[in-house]
Amino acid sequence: MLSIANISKTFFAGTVNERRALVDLNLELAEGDFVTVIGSNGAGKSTLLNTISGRYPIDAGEIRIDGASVSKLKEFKRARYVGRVFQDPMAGTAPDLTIEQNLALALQRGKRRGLHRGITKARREAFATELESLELGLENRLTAKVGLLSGGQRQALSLLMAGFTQPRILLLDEHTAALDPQRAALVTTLTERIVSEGNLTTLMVTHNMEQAITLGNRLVMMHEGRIVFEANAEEKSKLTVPMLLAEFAKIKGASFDDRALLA
Ligand SMILES: Nc1ncnc2c1ncn2[C@@H]1O[C@H](COP(=O)(O)OP(=O)(O)OP(=O)(O)O)[C@@H](O)[C@H]1O
Repeated sequence: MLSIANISKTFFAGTVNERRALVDLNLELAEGDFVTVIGSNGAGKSTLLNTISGRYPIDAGEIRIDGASVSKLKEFKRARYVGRVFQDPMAGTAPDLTIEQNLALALQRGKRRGLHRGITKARREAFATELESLELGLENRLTAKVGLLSGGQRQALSLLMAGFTQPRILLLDEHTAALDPQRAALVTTLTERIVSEGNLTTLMVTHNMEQAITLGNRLVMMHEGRIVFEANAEEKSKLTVPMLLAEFAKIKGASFDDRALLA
C-alpha cells in the first residue's frame, strides 16, 4: 500500500552543515498497518514523515502509494492521500474559522467532487454527534472559533478531521507530546478509535516507548537515518520497555540521556 524504497535525504549537502537525515531507507506498509516509530533525537523520524507528505523532496529512491509513484508529486497534490497531525496543536486546524467550518472543510477535502460547501442542518447534527464522542463538550460550541480551544481540544479536532478525509496514509508526528497526561491519554484513545474505525494505514512517531509498544501492530526504531530495529505484530506483542532499551543500547553512539529513553 505504502512502499518506501531506498530513499535518502541530505540537508545542506556538500556544506559544513550537511545532515544526512535519511540513508537508503526501506519500509513497506500493508493496508491497515499501524506502525509506531521511535528513535533517538535527530534520527530522521520527522523527515521520514515529511518526505511521505511531500514537504521535502527526496534525493534518491521511490515512494509509492497504491503502486503509483508519488515521489515527484507536490505536497498539495499528495494532500488527498495523506492526513497529518503534528505535535503542535496549532498546526492542524484553522484558528480563525469556527469548529463547524473546520469540520466542513475537512469533509470537503475527503469527498472532492459534488459536495456543496454549505453547513446544512443535517450536517451540523452529524458534526455534533461526532464531537459528542470526544467527550469534550465541543458539540455545544460548533460556532466557536477554533483558536479559542485548548491544545488537547484542538488535537482531538485535528484527529477527527483527519479521519473525515479518509486518507490513504495517516501521519502522526508526536501528536500527544505537547499535551498534559490526561489530555494525551484522551487523544491516544481517540487515535486508536479513528484508526481502527477507518482501517487507516498509519505511521506514528512517538518518544513514549510504552505508547509505541501498546499502539499499532508494528514498530520500527530509527537511528541516524536508518531503521535499526523492527518488530512485527507477534514480536511486538511480546515487547517490553526494557527490551526496547536493550535494543537501543546496542546502537553505537546512542546517548543514554536521550529523550527517547526517558519517556
Ligand atoms: N529543514 C531542515 N533543514 C536542515 N536540517 C534538517 C531539517 N529537518 C531536519 N534536519 C536534520 O535532519 C536530521 C533528522 O532530523 P529529524 O527532525 O527528522 O529527526 P527526528 O528523529 O524527528 O528528531 P526529534 O526526535 O529530535 O524530533 C537532523 O540532523 C536534523 O538536524
